[in-house]
Formats: sequence, structure tokens, C-alpha cells
Amino acid sequence: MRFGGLTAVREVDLTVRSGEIVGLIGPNGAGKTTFFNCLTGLYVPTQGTVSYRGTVLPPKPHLVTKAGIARTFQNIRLFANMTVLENVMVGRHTRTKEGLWSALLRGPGFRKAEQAGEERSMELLEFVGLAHKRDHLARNLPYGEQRRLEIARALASEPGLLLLDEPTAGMNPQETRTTEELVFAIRDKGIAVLVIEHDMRFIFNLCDRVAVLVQGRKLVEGTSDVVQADERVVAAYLGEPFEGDPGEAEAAEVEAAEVQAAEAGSDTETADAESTSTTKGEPQ
Ligand SMILES: Nc1ncnc2c1ncn2[C@@H]1O[C@H](COP(=O)(O)OP(=O)(O)OP(=O)(O)O)[C@@H](O)[C@H]1O
Repeated sequence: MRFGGLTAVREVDLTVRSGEIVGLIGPNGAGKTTFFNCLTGLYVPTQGTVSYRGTVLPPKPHLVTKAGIARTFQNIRLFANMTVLENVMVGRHTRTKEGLWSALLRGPGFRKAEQAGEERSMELLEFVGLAHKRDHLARNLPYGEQRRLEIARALASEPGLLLLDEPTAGMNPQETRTTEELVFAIRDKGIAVLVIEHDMRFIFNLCDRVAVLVQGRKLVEGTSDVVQADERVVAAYLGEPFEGDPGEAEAAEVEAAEVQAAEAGSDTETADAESTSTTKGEPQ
């Protein structure tokens, strides 16, 4: 994904299995949100395609949701003047015959679908701990609850893969703990979870694996221990220049190859120069 001369995301390929939580971290501007935007059809990659479960996704958000990927955003995007329950029910529009407009305009078709969807929506509100607030307007919920409502709305599309963009941003420690428990519970339902977060304690507690994005490329992927011990990750966070080749927890091999390449006077970047920015998630 290029913006003018800047390549914001290049060749990022991730596997998130069902029932697994994978973290996506990286310094500011590393390309994390752009990666989510490419996956969910908000951005059309300038080169390459986005595949999910082996199928190329059309870059249209509603078709991506239909294909089984749901997301939340860095900044809360609820329907502020709708009730808590209505917000979740709108999230079900890709799973009902009624379209989004019918849901928003509350036509007769929507009322039928409403009955059918209400039970499931209430289950989801129960799941995120907001059933008792079903008739409150979304805008009147405290911040932490608004974020939980967003997650319930994303779950309403019955995703196989859930993308969470900074779910604990702005939360107090208690709200962060509640969110952590909620993400574990989502994982336990067999949903694949990919989460962007700057709170490292949250990430390393939560995730089965962590991928580090630096300057749009995957630098390292591995368990929390592997990632925390990787000197290149520390260097990237300290703002030191990134010159390595992205690898998947094979730091030693990559480093050896870089040394060899440097000795041979070759440029390690050229190997990737003609690659496309293909991204792929495959929950299984
Ligand atoms: N629509 C856009 N137009 C131009 N440049 C963009 C656009 N969106 C993102 N960028 C640039 O792409 C790069 C990656 O940005 P992105 O927001 O994806 O990073 P990030 O890792 O999510 O950062 P943060 O952690 O600060 O949210 C940045 O240099 C950013 O300025």
C-alpha cells in the first residue's frame, strides 16, 4: 500500500488460527492501521491482493464482513443516537437478508429481522456484560462500555477473524483488565483474534504470538519471549534505522544472511523490490 512515495505496508502475511490471539505491534506510523484498512477494504492496495482463507477478498468493507472478518476502530465509531441493542442489531446486517439501509430506516422488513436478530444480539450483550444497558443510548455509556459495545457489534456479524485496533486506548487499568478477559473469552469461542495495541503489558499477557511491523514490513513474528528478546525490536522502538530483512522469529538466520550479504556488497532490500504487497490471514 503506497501513499505517494511512501510504502506504508509491504508483503505482510499473517496466519491467525481459530482460537488464537495474535498481536500486531510496531512504532507509530509502522503501518498497523493501514494493514487493517487494506484487510477490511477501506483501502485498495496499490499493488497485490488481500486473501483470506485462500480467497482473494474484494476491497469492499461489507463484502469483507460477509466473508468473515470484523473489526473495531482506533476511534469509537458507534451510532451514538441509537440504543445499545440497536447498535448490535445493525452489526448483524451482513447476516440477515435485510440490508443496512433497511436496518437504519427501520422499514417493515427490518422489524421482522429485528425479532429474529434480537435474541442473538441480547446474547452478545450478555457476553460483553451490557445486557442491562440494552435501552440506553450508545452516547450515554461510559467510555469503556462504548468500546465493549463496539466489540459486541463486530461479533454480531459472526466473524471467523476479529481485528481489534487499539482496544484499550484511553482505558484505565480496570477497564483494560476487563477488556483482556473479554478478548480471552472471544478466543475461547474459537474466533481468531488479531489485535493492534501500544500497551505492551496487555499484548504480552494476551497473545499467543506477536508480529512486529516496522516501516510497513513484518520484522519479527514469534511468542512474546522471542519478540521481547529480539534486539531489532528494541532498536525499532528506540527509533534506530531498520535495515534488516523481515523474518518470522528466525532472527539468527536473518542476521547471518545480512552479514553475508553485506560482506558480498549486495543490498538485502533488492530481494523484495519486485514483490507485491500481498496480505493474507487464514484462521483455521
Ligand atoms: N490515507 C493516508 N494518506 C497518506 N498517508 C497515510 C495515510 N494513511 C496512513 N498514511 C501513512 O502511512 C504510514 C503508516 O500509518 P499507519 O496509521 O498505518 O501507522 P500505525 O502503525 O497504525 O501508527 P499508529 O500506531 O500511530 O496508529 C504513516 O507514515 C502514515 O502517515
